[in-house]
Amino acid sequence: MLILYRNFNICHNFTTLVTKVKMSRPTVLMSSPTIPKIAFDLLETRCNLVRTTTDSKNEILEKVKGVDAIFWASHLPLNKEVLENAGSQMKTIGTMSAGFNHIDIGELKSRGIKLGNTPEVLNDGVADVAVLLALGASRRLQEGRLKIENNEWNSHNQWMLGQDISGSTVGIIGLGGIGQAIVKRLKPFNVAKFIYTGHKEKPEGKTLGAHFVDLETLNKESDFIIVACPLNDETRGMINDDFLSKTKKTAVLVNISRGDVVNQEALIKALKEDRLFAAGLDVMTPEPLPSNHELLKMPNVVLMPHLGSATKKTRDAMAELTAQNILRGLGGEPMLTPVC
Ligand SMILES: O=C(O)[C@H](O)CO
Repeated sequence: MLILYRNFNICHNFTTLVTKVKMSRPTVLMSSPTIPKIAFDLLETRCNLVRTTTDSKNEILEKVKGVDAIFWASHLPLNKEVLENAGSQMKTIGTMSAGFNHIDIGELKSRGIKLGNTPEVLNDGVADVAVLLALGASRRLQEGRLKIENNEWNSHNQWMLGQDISGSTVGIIGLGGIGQAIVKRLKPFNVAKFIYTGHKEKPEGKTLGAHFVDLETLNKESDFIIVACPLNDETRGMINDDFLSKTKKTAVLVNISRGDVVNQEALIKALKEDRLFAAGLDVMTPEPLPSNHELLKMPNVVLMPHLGSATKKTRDAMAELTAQNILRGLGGEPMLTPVC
C-alpha cells in the first residue's frame, strides 16, 4: 500500500513537472522549413517548435492548431482562417518581413494578438536593389541583352542611349529607412536634386539634403521616381493612369515596395506608348508573375523576382529579429519592433 502510494506520488509529481515544463515551454509554429537556422536555435532555448516540411497553406493550417506563437515566414495571407485554426491561446506573432500588408491587422487587434515585424535590418539590401534597378532600367540593361541575343548589335554612336542619373532629379515616394538608404547610396552619383513625398516633412530629409514636396510636384519634376512606401489603403494604386499621364516621358520608375502600389495595367500602357522611358521592378502583381506575362516581353522593363532582402546577412538578421520579437511577446515584454 505504502509502495503504491509512493508510486502514485512519484507519478503525480512527475505529471506536475511535465505540465510545468510544458507550461514554461510554449509552442511556436515555424511556418516554413527554410527559415534561417539562427531563429530555430534561439527559439529552441525556450520553446517547443512545431516545424513544417513545406510552405503549403494546408500544412500551416493543420500545424498551427493549439500553438502559442507563430513565426510567419510566408507571403500567404495571415488572416482569420489561420487565427481561428490556431485557437484563442495564440497571442504572439513575428513576421519575417518589414511589410505586413499580407496580415489582417484588424483581426489581430480584435483578438489581442501582438505582432512584430523586421524593419531597418533590410534597409541596405533593399536600397541596393533600388539602385541596381534604377541603373539597369535607365541604361537599358534588358534591351541591351536582347539586342545581343537577337543578333542586333549596332555600334553607331546614337544607338541605345540611356538616361543619366548624374545631374538628375530623384524623387523618392516614402522617405522611411529604405528611402533614406537609397538617397545615401545615390549621393556619390552626383544627383542634382533629391525630393521626396510622404505624410509629412522629416528631419532626416533635411540631414540628407532632400526636399519635401507633394506627390504631384514629385511626379512633375523627377527623372527617377522610386517607390519605397508601404502598401496600404492610401498607397494602393497610387501610380495610376492619371499619375503616369503627368510623368516626364524620359523618366524611369523603380518599385521596390509592393506591386499593388502601382496600377500595372496603367504602367504597361505608359511604357508601350513611350510616355515613360523605362521601369525597374522588384515587385509586381501577381507574385509569382506568370512566365508568359506581358511585362516579361517588354524590353524597357528590368525585373527581379522580389529579391530586395534576399542576401544571407539580411535574411539571418530578419530571422533573428523575428525570433527575438516572439520570445519577448511570449515573455510579456514589449517586442523590439512592434506593429501592434
Ligand atoms: O517586406 C519585406 O520584408 C520584403 O519585401 C521582403 O518580403
